[in-house]
Amino acid sequence: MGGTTAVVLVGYDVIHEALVGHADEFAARPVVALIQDSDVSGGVIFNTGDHQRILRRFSLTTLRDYGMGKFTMEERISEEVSCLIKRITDMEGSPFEPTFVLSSAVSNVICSTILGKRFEYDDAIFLRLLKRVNFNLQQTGGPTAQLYNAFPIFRLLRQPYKRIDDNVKLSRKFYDKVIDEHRSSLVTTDPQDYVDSFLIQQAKEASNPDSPFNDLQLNKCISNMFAAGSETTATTLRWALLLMMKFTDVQECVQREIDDTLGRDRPPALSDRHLLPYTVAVINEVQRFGNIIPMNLPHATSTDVLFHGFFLPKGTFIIPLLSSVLRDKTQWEKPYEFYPKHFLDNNGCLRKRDAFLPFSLGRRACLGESLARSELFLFFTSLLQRFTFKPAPGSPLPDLIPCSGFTIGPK
Ligand code: HEM
Repeated sequence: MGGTTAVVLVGYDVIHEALVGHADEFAARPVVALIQDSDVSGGVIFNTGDHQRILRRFSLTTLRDYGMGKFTMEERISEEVSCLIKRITDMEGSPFEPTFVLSSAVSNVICSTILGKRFEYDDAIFLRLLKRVNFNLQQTGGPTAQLYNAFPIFRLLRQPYKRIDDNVKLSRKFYDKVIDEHRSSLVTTDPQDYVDSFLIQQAKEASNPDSPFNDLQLNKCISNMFAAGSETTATTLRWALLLMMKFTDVQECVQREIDDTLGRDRPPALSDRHLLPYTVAVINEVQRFGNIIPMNLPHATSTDVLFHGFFLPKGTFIIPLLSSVLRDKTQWEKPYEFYPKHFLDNNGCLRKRDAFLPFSLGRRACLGESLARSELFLFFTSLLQRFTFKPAPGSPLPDLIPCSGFTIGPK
């Protein structure tokens, strides 16, 4: 990696101090940086400096304009929850593989905000997009990609990586078509979604050669939001269903709490969160235990830094291991077990835990945290209000060993 040093940050205290900018003392271990050599840089996620700041601010403000953190987003999620419930009801209790049903439902929430439309769950184009994201997230974090990143000589064996690149290109083509369609139907006084708002900003900055508001960045922003906004939340929901099948007593307690407070017919609302402390504790514990982004996203020092007595030159890769925080022995009573009581006090009230950082923290923390938390609550609670999840008859209970990948989900 061209002389670049990478530092792995481990443990709640160290990562907290590094990401919020306070240094004290820490243990760092130099490693080889594992960086995917793919055409994804740019947008909000794989970007740095002024352009990143501008695009992040724009994306956050625009998502809020279209309802993130507001009632309109809640309505949007609830509509999608109804579609998902109908879909599962129609299966009449027969076994099904939940990966792409859940991805489609979750993804529709971000698609309606970004692209102004939702897709049917069996729409072939939509499913192909989701499958590409899913494949790439698994492969880029898998053992072969890590070997490739650590030893770039393996670049000569193109085959395993070709499909990743092809997927990126095919998705990019689709987003280009979406951008063209938006451009031709745009009414500048009445933007309908994120893409419209981006195009309006692009027109305003047309005379600025340094503006990040161009078609390429828009394409990458759409791709970032689509991937970050679909796979993460859907994978967490898959963990939730698997854990409910495994820990039937927990599933029963959640259902009892919902029955006692909302009953079977009233759809859950975000304002019900305080009425359902056990259910919220279970969702938090699913996120902690599921640990879906164990290596976070790579960061880098933007200047020379003296951190806990270690000199980290500008440009040093920093890999803050969220895994080490979510399973820190000094922070959690049972770090390796699924134990919803981590989030409850002795009176059964919800307990805030500082080391609960599935969305990371600091200036580059997850941009969609409030959306993701709303989705997790509304999807999970609504599903358990209506259904009980069990292994398919005659099948062994799936185990809890995760598959490898950039985001890790149940096998
Ligand atoms: C359970 C669901 C989710 C989890 C666990 C999650 C977690 C994360 C994590 C760990 C990061 C990296 C933070 C860092 O670099 O320190 C991140 C970044 C990001 N997330 Fe999420 N995320 C979730 C859902 C979403 C959703 C629904 C969106 C939709 C808008 C989203 C958009 C983003 C974006 C755009 C970034 C990059 C932010 C930046 O680099 O400035 N995420 N997320």
